[in-house]
Amino acid sequence: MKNPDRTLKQNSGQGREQTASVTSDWTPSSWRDKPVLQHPTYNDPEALKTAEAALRKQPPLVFAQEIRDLKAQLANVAEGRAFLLQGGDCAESFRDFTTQGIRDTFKVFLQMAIVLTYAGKLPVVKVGRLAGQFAKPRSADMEDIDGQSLPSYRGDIINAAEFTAEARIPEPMRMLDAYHQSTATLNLLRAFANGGFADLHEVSRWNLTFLENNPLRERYEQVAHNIRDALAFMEVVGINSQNTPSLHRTDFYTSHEALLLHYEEALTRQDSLTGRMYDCSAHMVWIGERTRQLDHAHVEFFRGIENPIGVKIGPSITPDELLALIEALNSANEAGRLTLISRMGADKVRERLPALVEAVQAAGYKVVWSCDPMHGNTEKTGNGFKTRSFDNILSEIRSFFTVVTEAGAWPGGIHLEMTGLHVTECVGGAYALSETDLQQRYMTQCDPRLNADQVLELAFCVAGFFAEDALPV
Ligand SMILES: O=C[C@H](O)[C@H](O)COP(=O)(O)O
Ligand SMILES: C=C(OP(=O)(O)O)C(=O)O
Repeated sequence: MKNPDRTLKQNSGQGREQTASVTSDWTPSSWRDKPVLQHPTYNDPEALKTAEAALRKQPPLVFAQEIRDLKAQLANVAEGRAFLLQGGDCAESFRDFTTQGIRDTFKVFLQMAIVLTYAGKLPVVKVGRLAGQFAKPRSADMEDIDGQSLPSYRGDIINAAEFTAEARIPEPMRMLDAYHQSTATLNLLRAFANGGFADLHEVSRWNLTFLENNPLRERYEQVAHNIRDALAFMEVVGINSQNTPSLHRTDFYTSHEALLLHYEEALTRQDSLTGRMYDCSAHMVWIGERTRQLDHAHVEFFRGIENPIGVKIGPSITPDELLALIEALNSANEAGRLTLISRMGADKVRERLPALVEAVQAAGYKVVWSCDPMHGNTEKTGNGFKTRSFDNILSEIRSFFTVVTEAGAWPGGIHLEMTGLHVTECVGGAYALSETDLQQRYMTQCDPRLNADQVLELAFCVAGFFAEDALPV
């Protein structure tokens, strides 16, 4: 694992050409002719058209060249030369939108990236589930509480979480609110990434105040100390933040599940430089486990955009289905275009994943393999909370590393629901958060997130997996 090139089996690409896919029969709205799942039914079609028209007039949130830059970085991940760290809120919220929330999640990202870069000796590509992560697929269309049945909450871009009939009505103008909140979030993220906050000399200041009692604080400080030492040496030989921009700033990209296709279509724009179509709602977008049917609307929309894209794959997918999906979404076999995000569950990953990785390797497809250890490990506690256990999360990542490596591929990333805020939503971790602790600060809009302590601990554990002998055989 220390030298990824050494562990990768030859994956020739079977002579496939590295050109962008040809999508002559595709338009940003061709998804409308296909069956669509997990979409709201809006009561007022005129209000929907008005909201879509207003959205089409808004400036793009991101630019095509930034999207191409991320794709190039993900190509490095696909080829085993970098690691993808993707994470953030389960669902962003209109109500809990704060500077502190964005800042602390950004800080914890920087901390994790430092720990992983230091251990893995390879660049970490940072992609937030932020500035657009507002739509949620749900297991059930209706939610029942105390004998009352109402439509499920589907994310703030669609309806509201309060359990009232009015709140649960899908409201198209929410797309504009989500857009504006995304612009404000992105503006702050860009300022943090470029304005000096992410300068490597600040490595100790990224610590969050409540981490002060964390036993991992000392380990983090040790890494920070070593980095400061290296920087001091570099300063002596003339390398500093003034003459080396990469010490002073960082690349930070955004992503979300592109579930609500009305929103995504309205923000899809033609790049004036290349003439190609980009979904400018985020740098990267992904298709969820529940909406990846080959002949359905989401696959149709995704096949025509040029962004790097992800697809969640759960335990039910077969190798043949996966290969067909890859062919539909990345027929040109462009490295960096497609990230397969495995979310099997800790108890299934060793059984289900090997055949999938082997099939992809045998076919010569260039993909990023990433692990979402959250969505296959959700459980309900006796006291009614949706939670995930730190042990199961870690166990799924460990098994993922083993399985992917054994198949001769690169376990290239992790995808987490996490926050820099001090929440109590997942059980376990160094503080052994228990089921009864969950009620203290259970704040998520939908699914349980790792808090900053748990995320930092996870980063140290994953860093341990980079050491070859830490991998179980
Ligand atoms: O975050 C993902 C899904 O939206 C979520 O896991 C679905 O949760 P549900 O099973 O409560 O609908
Ligand atoms: C819904 C999600 O995941 P999945 O599609 O894997 O269930 C998610 O990541 O928010």
